[in-house]
Amino acid sequence: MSDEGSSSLFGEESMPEDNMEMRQRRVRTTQMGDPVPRRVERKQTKPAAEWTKAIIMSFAALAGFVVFTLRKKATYLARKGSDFKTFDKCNLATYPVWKLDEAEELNMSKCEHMNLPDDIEVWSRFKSVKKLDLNSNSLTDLPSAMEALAPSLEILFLSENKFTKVPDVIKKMTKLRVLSMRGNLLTELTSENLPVASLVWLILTNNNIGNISSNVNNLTHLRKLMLSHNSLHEIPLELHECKDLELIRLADNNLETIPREVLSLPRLGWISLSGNPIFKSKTPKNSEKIIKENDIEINKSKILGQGASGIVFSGTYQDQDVAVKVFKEQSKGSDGNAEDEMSINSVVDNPYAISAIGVVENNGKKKMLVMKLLKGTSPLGKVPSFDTVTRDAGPAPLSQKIINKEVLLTTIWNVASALEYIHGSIGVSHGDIYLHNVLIDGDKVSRISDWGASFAYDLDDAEQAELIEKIEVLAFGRLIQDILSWHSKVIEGEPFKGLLDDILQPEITERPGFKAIKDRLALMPEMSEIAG
Ligand SMILES: Nc1ncnc2c1ncn2[C@@H]1O[C@H](COP(=O)(O)OP(=O)(O)OP(=O)(O)O)[C@@H](O)[C@H]1O
Repeated sequence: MSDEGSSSLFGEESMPEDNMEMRQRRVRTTQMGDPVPRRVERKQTKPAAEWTKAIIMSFAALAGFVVFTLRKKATYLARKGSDFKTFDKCNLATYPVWKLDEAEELNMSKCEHMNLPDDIEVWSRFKSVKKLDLNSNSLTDLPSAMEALAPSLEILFLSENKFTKVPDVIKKMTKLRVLSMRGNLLTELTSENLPVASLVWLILTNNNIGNISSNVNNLTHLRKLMLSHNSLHEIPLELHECKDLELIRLADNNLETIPREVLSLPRLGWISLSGNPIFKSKTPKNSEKIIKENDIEINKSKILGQGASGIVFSGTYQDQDVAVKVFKEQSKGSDGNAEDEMSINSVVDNPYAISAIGVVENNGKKKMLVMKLLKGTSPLGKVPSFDTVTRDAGPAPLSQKIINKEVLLTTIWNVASALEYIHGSIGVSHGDIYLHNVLIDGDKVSRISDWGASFAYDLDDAEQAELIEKIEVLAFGRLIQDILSWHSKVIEGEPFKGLLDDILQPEITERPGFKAIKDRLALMPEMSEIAG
């Protein structure tokens, strides 16, 4: 140890005294002859009290270190033992530090006192967060320090807040694939603050959006765009430059027209347009049979299924078993309106489509849909996930035991038949053709269900009608692709190859319509018994 080191151990105040002593000794050496070695002299002159002080301070420092370490360990064990029960999900400072760099999902929704720090150091502790849920928090902006999440963040939920624009920091999130800002106060869709190179799924349902900027064409990777329940008067032509678009929801806006170029998008397979002036005159009115609430008995303990728009219960009406879909209060579903779903379902009359018996009104508001009950029913697919985006996530587990080649061929035939009927006879698009919306009953009959995205269109406008039908033709092609890939051990794909190539081609008018599709299916040897 150096001299400076040993001096500092004794405190600042000992320095001048020591120096003076040393100066005096130097004088003595030159004036009185033999010098006395400096170190030896210092040792001899150090008072015992100073040594005692040094030892006590060393012990005190050591004891402090031990106490500090033990307290840290105790806090760690206490938090670990409490299994995260004590941390406040709305306050990042309380998150268990030993877990931060492993956390892939953060749920900070519905916080009473939300505090998002503008501190890059805090946010950079979350190295692996892929999904962040900030729904229902009255937020108006996001701190720029959240940029620290950019290396990992893929899914961001900002729904049911008070944003009037997309926060600036979002454009820095270069891995963001899914952004949900449903139920905010946005007035424009602009790509300005969006990560255009990564975004595939954009949810802007139920805002005040009256304008889509022409810069929307920067969203070249976008596959799914949800814009229902806004105030749009027109769709800019530039949207047709978003060539990856596969699904667009535009229900409940103020659209008088829709550009032909947008309807011709090469990958577009799902669209909803109900509740717009464009097809208002075509939407069936008072088509529903009104059922009195007292005449229907709902078995609330028997849930047949549930989805985004409501819960389907088992019930009884005029001595017959029925299924009753009870819509969520103020349901502003991403697909469309409950009213349109009920009126369209009421005019559908086909053996391979679920048809309505009537609707139940309460205070002049239609709130329940009564359907024929399909006994022992199960959907054939699982709804899309954040990974599959526009495609069903896979076969539904329940359906596996009833799957065989005949069931799959019959399903393809039944869906084609129902689609030929709705497009050819009543001018209706289903808008949501997926295997998760095909129900198979105990007698192995498949039918299309869930008319939540459906809309009636104008069959007299032949050019437009063709495009609308052929958008759904593409969805039907995707459905066949899913059947063939999920069940490749049960059914061969080869016989469908030529038909599928025609259905999936990007030039929309070149695709066959449903009548031609059915004719070609009927000619396939596999289908001979089913089509006969
Ligand atoms: N007529 C019926 N008979 C028996 N079960 C039914 C009937 N209609 C619907 N179900 C069951 O209820 C589930 C949900 O129905 P539906 O798809 O109409 O609801 P949703 O809220 O529109 O769903 P999504 O989230 O897909 O839009 C179905 O998958 C099915 O299991």
